Amino acid sequence: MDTVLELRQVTQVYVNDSRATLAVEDLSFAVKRGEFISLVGPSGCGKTTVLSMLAGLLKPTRGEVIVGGERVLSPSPRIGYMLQQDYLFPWRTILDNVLIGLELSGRKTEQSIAFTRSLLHELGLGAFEKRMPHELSGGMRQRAALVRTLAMEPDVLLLDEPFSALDMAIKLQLEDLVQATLRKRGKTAVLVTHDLAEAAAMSDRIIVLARNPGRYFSSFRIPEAMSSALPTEARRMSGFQPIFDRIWEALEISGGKEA
Ligand SMILES: Nc1ncnc2c1ncn2[C@@H]1O[C@H](COP(=O)(O)OP(=O)(O)OP(=O)(O)O)[C@@H](O)[C@H]1O
Repeated sequence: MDTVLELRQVTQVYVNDSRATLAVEDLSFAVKRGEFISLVGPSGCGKTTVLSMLAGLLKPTRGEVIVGGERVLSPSPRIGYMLQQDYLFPWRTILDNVLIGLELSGRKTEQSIAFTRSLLHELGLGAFEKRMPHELSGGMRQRAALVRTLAMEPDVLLLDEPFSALDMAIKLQLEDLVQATLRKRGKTAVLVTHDLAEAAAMSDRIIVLARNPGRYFSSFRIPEAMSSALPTEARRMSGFQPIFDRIWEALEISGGKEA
């Protein structure tokens, strides 16, 4: 597997009103094509900052962010971003919402519309394309947000707490659906989550960050039997709890039990 995404000695300093905050210091890691990684760590360790740099929304103060062999200097269609909130436009139908990225980037063609509609079907929203967002449940809206992201055919998906606003049952279903959809397409994914069990169930590898300033602390590879299973299946495996305990312990040492 080749490396598709890399942070090279990245430092991020925020400066507001002459006050500087060292958010991330000298952070390096690489992610291989098709790999699913999670970033976990105590609040304020820089997880969202790292995603913003990967998305090209924030330029590192020092160091480089590389995606697909190129330096990330601005947002790019090869990098998709899915957030806790779905940001669907209330005045647009679901189909018009999921086509918006293609529309804005001038890539809306018969072919891309057909592809997007096939994604809606695959994610169980085929019958809802003419509905308005308020007619859908929270889980369905998040599925629509995933379709909107995948419609752009990104190589890398950045997932910032995409399930945290959902009920437990919907969250578990969506974890399975998202992971299976990304795996099937060989997508590379970086998930930020406060839910350690979610990280352990969904990922191939987990990177633990420490805070003050945000920096690399440790990483864990999830055994293949677990990472290749659906997250709900992985959660039931006998090896799951020991892995969870090891990551939990790392978090305690890294500066806060709060993930
Ligand atoms: N725009 C900003 N201006 C100044 N400081 C910021 C800004 N955004 C984040 N920070 C600071 O940078 C550090 C990292 O923040 P960040 O939001 O990336 O952490 P996080 O791990 O995602 O936190 P959480 O888990 O609470 O969402 C924190 O100290 C935070 O206060």
